[in-house]
Amino acid sequence: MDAIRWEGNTLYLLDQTKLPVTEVWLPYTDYRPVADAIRTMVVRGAPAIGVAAAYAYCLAALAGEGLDEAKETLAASRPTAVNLFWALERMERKAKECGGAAEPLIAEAKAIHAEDVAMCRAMGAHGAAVVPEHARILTHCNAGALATGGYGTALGVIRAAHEAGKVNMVYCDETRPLLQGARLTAYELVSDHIPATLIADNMAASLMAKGKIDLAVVGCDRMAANGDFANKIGTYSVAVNAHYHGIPFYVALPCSTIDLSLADGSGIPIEERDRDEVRTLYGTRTAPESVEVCNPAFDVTPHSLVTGIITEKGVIYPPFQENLQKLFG
Ligand SMILES: CSC[C@@H](O)[C@@H](O)C(=O)COP(=O)(O)O
Repeated sequence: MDAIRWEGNTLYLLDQTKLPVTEVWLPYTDYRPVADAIRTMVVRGAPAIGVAAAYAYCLAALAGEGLDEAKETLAASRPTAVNLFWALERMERKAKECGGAAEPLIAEAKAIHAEDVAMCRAMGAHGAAVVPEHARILTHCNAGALATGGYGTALGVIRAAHEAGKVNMVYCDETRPLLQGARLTAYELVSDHIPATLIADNMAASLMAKGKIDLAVVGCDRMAANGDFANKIGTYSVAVNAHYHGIPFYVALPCSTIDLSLADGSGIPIEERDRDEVRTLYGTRTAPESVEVCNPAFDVTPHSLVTGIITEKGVIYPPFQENLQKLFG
């Protein structure tokens, strides 16, 4: 399964706002609508928006447009996932090296895309080793093939563990307000014939208390140098609940999601989204129009709640600050 394709100098994005009801691929030949697609979550998930932005940068080069302006427009689309900025900076370095020629830039974007899939596969192999036999695994949001170049981070670990015959059941939180768990994770799991049970977010603690969850694994949008990390709103609740019930809690991410410039999670910018995402469900109003709404798209989980960090280079255990530094040599 994939969500991003580059064919004949055109970027195609699988419209994730329409899944799982319809599979629509949208074509892009201009970088500006790609910035909108990232903002409106046609494409979403930290590594996937990095890959999409890299290809969008190529569209600007192909059209002979200003690359600085393209970078700025794309970077302003979403603030939390560091992969977006990481990918754009890598493209800018390449542009300086090749004088902004389109072909080497396209090759660079393709490399970012291919490396992301390879990193997910490596993460999957490392992560599967920490999954016990007959595991019942909880995940939150969508950190799957749709959220990456392909295969997935947290869902990559689950896929690899399933391939190793270790997965008894995957519980996926529906993930309000935009239901990435229900719409996307459940869709990926069902498509891959991985045993899946969808739950509303507020059911997770109760399942843990009943002894029905052996391990939780989630994705990440940005990790600070001490291991604190931002991920989809509700991740922090999963971590607190897992800690209370003595359940191992893992976060899976490529090194491109680690931001060593931030000492801890307090510096991670948290995106505040449209209030109607909470006041409505699929366009139907579910709350008074005038009610105040708080809609942060991400929360920060402190590293003290994390059992291990699964990366493409291996699984890291505490002390995270020290071991993350070692990862970067
Ligand atoms: C491999 S994706 C990791 C994260 O980006 C994912 O868990 C997440 O929080 C996605 O949020 P979204 O708002 O859907 O882009």
